This record gives sequence, structure tokens and C-alpha cells, in this order.
Amino acid sequence: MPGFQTALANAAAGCDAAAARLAQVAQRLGDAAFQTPVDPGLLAAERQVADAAAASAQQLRADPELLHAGRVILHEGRTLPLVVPFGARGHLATSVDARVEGVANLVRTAILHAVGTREPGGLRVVGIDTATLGASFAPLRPLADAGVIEAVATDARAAADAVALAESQVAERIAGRRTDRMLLVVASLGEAPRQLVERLYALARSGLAHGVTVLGCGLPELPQAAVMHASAGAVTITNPPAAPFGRGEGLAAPVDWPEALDPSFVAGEALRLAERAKAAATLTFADLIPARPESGDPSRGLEVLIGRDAAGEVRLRFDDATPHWLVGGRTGGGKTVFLLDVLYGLASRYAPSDLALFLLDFKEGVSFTEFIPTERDPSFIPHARAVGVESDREYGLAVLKTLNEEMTRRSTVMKRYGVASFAGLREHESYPRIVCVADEFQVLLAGNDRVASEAVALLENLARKGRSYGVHLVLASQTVSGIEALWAKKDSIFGQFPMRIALPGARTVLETNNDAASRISLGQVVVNTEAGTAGADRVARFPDTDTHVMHRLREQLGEAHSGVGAPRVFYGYRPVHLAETLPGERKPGRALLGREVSLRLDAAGVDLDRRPGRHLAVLGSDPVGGEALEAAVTSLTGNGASVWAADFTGAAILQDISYRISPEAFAASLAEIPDDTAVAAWGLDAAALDLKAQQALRALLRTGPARGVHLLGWWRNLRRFTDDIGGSAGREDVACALVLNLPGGEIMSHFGQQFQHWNPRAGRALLIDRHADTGGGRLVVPFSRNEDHGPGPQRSGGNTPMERTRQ
Ligand SMILES: Nc1ncnc2c1ncn2[C@@H]1O[C@H](COP(=O)(O)OP(=O)(O)OP(=O)(O)O)[C@@H](O)[C@H]1O
Repeated sequence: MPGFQTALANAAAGCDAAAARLAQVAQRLGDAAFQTPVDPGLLAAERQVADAAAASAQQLRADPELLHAGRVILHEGRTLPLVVPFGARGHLATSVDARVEGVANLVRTAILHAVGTREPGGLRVVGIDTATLGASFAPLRPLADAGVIEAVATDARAAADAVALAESQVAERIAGRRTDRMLLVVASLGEAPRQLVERLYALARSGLAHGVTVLGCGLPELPQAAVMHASAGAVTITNPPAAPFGRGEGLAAPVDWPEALDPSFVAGEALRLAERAKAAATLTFADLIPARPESGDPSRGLEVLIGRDAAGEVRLRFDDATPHWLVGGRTGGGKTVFLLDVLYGLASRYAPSDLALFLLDFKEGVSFTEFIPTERDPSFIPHARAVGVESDREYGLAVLKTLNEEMTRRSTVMKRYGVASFAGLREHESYPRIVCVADEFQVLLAGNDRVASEAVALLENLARKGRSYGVHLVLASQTVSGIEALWAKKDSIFGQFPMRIALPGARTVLETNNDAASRISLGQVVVNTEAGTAGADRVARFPDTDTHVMHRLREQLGEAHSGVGAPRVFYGYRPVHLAETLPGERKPGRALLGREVSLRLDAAGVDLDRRPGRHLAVLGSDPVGGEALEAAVTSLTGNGASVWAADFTGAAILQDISYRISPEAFAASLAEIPDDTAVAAWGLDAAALDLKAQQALRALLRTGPARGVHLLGWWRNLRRFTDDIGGSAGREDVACALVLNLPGGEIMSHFGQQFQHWNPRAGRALLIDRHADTGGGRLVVPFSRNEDHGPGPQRSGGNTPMERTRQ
């Protein structure tokens, strides 16, 4: 057992050190029995050799392939630097581990030497120190913070991960994917399983040729290594395999460990090397963006530069191997910045005809405003097709549906050409790759309602098939529960996300035994293309965004693609007004009520045609119900319709109506409505219609549409409404309803089971039209009054709050 042997050796070294101290004391006492007489001629020769060797050793200090591993002890107390092949030329092992102070010195000396003699980024350092819990590396902390020391394993599981990291370094070097070296420093291994030791030996055998050097403390049987043995009060060193010291087994003279380094020197040197590494590893945002936008070929995938790690530039891809990405990180961990780096990088490298962005943000905040025109800055990213800011879940669902439909469309075209991949499709037609980013996607999946189950099904389909059709997902979440929600629903989905991106504090995006994200700081990211497997991480540094560079790119893209309209934007938090509808949206006989929460953000309304039941009930006490009714009336009168209006609330703003019915006269007027007239009534629940009036109302409902008479009534309470129309018998007589703050459980008795999940919330309404092909109704943002102008005049255009420039 190497662990046992090391423990024995450590104990022996302790005894030896005590014996050596005793010998020194005896020497000082002048006991001649401890002195060995040496020929004076030999001593003189030794002095000459030592002087020459010391001078050349000094010159060799800058050679990364040679390590000053200690001192050679000569007669008369003279010493000579012990220089051994290292790096690509050999490993070094010791019989005792870093619990012996001299060996801990060796560990620090070797790391500072190896890092300092190589170009920044040319060397990765990974440590194992289970017996002293990382204490051997503690003075080198700045190097760990800077990511030069990538990991120090302090328990058996982490030790296995560290070995796996070194093994993957060998594999990557063999595959030609890396050119840097790794120094694996086993400072102490404790009672390691035999299997792990064998893996270390295998690493040592293949490492020299393939980029891994091992400093194996307490591993005297390490292959391809010079071994420093501590025994009998002295340390000896065996021959380095490729460059023996002489003809014997090892160096003829005793040696000693390196002298303890001054702590302030270690701290200063570690800091200097850390700063040097950081400076070399840092790209600026401008470095991510080419000076002029480019038109890369998206056929085989999309590639984007996101930062650097010790081995150089880090580029990530959307392709067959990593079609979808999962991104995690705690609040303030840099997720927004990282996504901007990626998306601006992509937009600068691919033309809008080759890359389409769908951007969904489900959290409160201002994500993705850098892609859309604002009042202060009209520039935008032309690749963005649809942007949801503080999106409703239903908007997210609409986007996912659109993307699924797009896959179906592409599959038809691909069948026609007899091709099975996106690259094959691109040989015939230039479809863009699509990247859909859903920030805080767990909101979409929360709960057990229809939206959640549809979203899971759509996501699953996109995740499984997207790669073949050039459709890619980026799901980002700050919360653990976000990702767990998806695990719980369909654990198979995440199998389609081999690319895991963990920002500081991310937990669930990596495998549970991979704690790489807990060791990085702001500005760093763990990139793992093997679904988060421990040992397959790259730790990269990515830059903060730069508003000037972003603005410049938007302007450049705007000039280059002036024909491309701004994206459709859904602002979940903004009210909408009738005044902002476009002329094409206003049609005679159509009462407009709001905007659909859908990808096209169409104006939502009801057609008042001659079919039976073409009436509208606005239901719920929310005052926005009254405002939506005002908009409906204004949209009708704007197209020349005749409207008679009655207001039982005293708060309605009645514009351009043909005739105002006083509340008292309402019941009597019902029988006198002329043909082709809409009757609008606010607060019908307060009308207290008696039986006769109710019968007149029901007659109007039944016979009105045939002669162009339609009722648009606002009842603030459902009971009054159902009473007035005659309960379930009158259900078909009012085919349209705009439901506001009445819960699903309440309305389902009248409208049907499918509405039980309706969850009323401010600024949203459910539009039900029994004659339209929308079984579950449509979520709409009801038109509210313009602060100053009531429902507002209809004007010919408008840009906010829902941008509609792209058709
Ligand atoms: N690579 C980086 N280098 C320097 N600063 C950064 C970097 N990434 C992010 N930051 C800074 O950290 C802060 C938080 O970043 P960011 O807004 O991206 O975090 P987040 O994870 O999206 O958090 P939240 O969603 O809570 O805003 C910002 O002030 C940002 O400038």
C-alpha cells in the first residue's frame, strides 16, 4: 500500500531528522568520532567543480525543463543546487509526502518555477493534498484565485476528479485539441485506493509525451521519475530516467530538500504570476466583436468567442455536438453579461439571414433591451426576430410553438430535397439557424397547469429535434428550483443539453459531484461540454460588456441591413392602448379589445357579424373592463358604426357615440334599437333588470345579430350576467366574453371545464369567442385608457408599447 509506505517513510523521516539534529549537536561538541577525514586534494577539486556548477545552475534557472529540486551536500558544509530534468523531460517523486516541511517547500518551489518559466496560459496546475487539506498550496492562493492552479483536491473524491482532469488533458493533447501542459502536483495522497495510484502511474507513463508532468510526493514508485528518498538522516536521489547523473543508481552525493522560501517572497511571487496570468487571460468586450460585422457560414454550426482560459481563446459552438446550452449562476453572477457576450458575438459574426434570435426573459428586469429600439436609442440588433421583456408564460409558449412549427416547415422542405441535416438543407436553401434564449425559463414551467405541460412538451420536442433543423435552445436560470423543475418533469430533456455553462454559484447545471462553479469568481465561467461531468471543465474568463461597443455594432448592423425591420417586442409590464393600433388592424364591424399575448401580438377583438350570438360580455369588477369596452366602442365608431350607449357606473368616457341612453330608460330602449346599431352598456350588473327587462334583453340577444344589432355589456359580477341572459339556456346567445378578475373556478360553470386554470392577474384578460377556433380562449392585454385621452383617437401608426415594425 503506497499510503502505508508513505506513512512509514514519513515516520522514518521524522526519526532521521531527530538523528540529524543529534549529529549536529555532537559535531558542535567537537566529537572527532563524527568527522570523516577527506583527502585535501579531493576537497580542492570538489570546490572547483562546485563553483562551476553553481554558476551554470544559476543560468539554468529560467529553463522550464529543469527544476532546482534542492541541494547537493558536499564536504565542508558546501552545497550545490540540485538540478533535475522536469516538465517535458521528466517527473519527480519523493518517498515522503508534503507533511514533511522540506517536501512542502519542494511543492511550492516547483509550482512557482513551472508557472514562472512558461508563458502565461501555457501551464495548468492541478493539486492533490488530502493529508494536509490543501495546506501545502495555501501560500500560493493568488494563483488559485487567478485560475492558474485550477483545483486542489482535499478529499478522495476530488482527488479522483483531479486525476480525471489530468487524464483528459492527455486525451485532448493526443486528439490535438490542446497545446498547453499540465503540472499535476500530488503533495499528499493519504490512504488512496490502489486503483487511483495505478491511474497516476499510467498518467506518468503517457504524460511526458502528452502534456502532463507529475510531481508525486509520497509516490516513490512513480514511473519516468527521479525519486528523492529520505532515509537514515539523509536524502538521496535516483537517476532521472533519461539523463542519469552517473553510472550508479543515482547521485553519489547526499542531497537535501529545497530551503524554505521566505513567506513574503512566496506571496509576492504568487501574486505577480497571478496578475500576469489574469492580464494575459483577459479579453475585452471589443475583442469579442470583429471590427466589421462578418458573414460566417452557419451550415455546420455557429461558433462564438467568449473569453480565454489558460490554454488560450475559448470558443463555444451551437452544432450537432452541443446543440443546446444550459446556463446557471446565482443572482449577480454575470449571467446577463455572459449572454450578451455570446449574442453580440454571434450577431457580429453571422448575417441576419443566417441567424435569427428569439429572446425571452421571464424575470422582472431589463434584459434584452440591448436588442431593441428604445426612446433614447433607435438602433437594434436585426437578428432579433421576437423579444419578450418580462414575458408572460403564454408569450413564451407562443414562441416555442412558432419554433416547433418552423421545424415542421423545415422538415417538409428537407424531405423534398432528400436531406436529413441542416447542413444538407443549407445546400439548397439559406434558412437561418435559430437561437432561442429563455432567461429564467423555470417560470414557464412552474406549476401544473396547461401552460407548463405544453411548454415541457414543446421544449422536449425542440431539444430532441432542434439540432437537425438548426434550432438551438439556451435555457438559463438563477435558481436551483428552476432546473429541478425541469428535471422533475422530464429528466430526459437535459440529456439533450451536453453544453453546461456554470457561472459563480451555479449548482445544478453541473453534475452533483462537480463543484467547479463554487471555486470561480465574478467574470469567470465553467464550460463543460460533457453534460457537467467532473473533470471535463474549462474555466474561462469572459469580459464585461461595453455599451459603446454594443452601440457601435448596432449602428453598423443597421447600416448594413437597413431593410430589416425592428423585432417584435412584447413588454409584459406595459399597458396597451387602442391609439397605437395600425390602420390595417381596424376593420368595420370589429370591436377591438386589446392585444393578444402571442408572437405576432395581433390586435384582439370580436367580429360583430350576423351570426347568432355575436355579442360581447365584459366580465369582472376590474375597472380595466370598462376601459376595454370604451376601446371597443371607439374602434367601432371609428369605422362609422352607430353605437347607443348607457352608463350605469358614471365613470365611462363616451366618445363619438350616436345616442346616449339614460340608465332609467335602458330597459325600455331595448325594444327600440334600430337596425345596424351596437348597444354598449357599462355596469349592467347595476341595472337591476326586472323580469320584463331581462326578457327584452334576451330577445335582443337572440334576434339582434340578424339585423345588425349587437350588445357589448360590462357586468362586474358573473351572477348578474348569467341571470340576465337566462342562465345556461342563454349561453349560446352571448358567444364572446372578455373575462377579467374572475377566477377559473368561478367561470368554468358557465364557460366550460377548460377554463378552470384561468388565473386572473392585473393587466391581463381572457378573451373567449365560442365561434373562433381557440378552445381555451386567448390571453390578451386589454386596452386601457390613455392617461390623457381616454380610449384615444385612432391614429395611423405608432411604435410603443408593442413594437410592430416587422410583419
Ligand atoms: N465578466 C465580467 N467582468 C467584470 N464584471 C462583470 C462581469 N460579468 C458581470 N460583471 C458585473 O457583475 C454585475 C452582475 O452581472 P449580471 O447583471 O450579468 O449578473 P446576473 O447574473 O445577470 O444577475 P442579475 O440577473 O441579478 O442581474 C454587473 O455589474 C456586471 O457589470
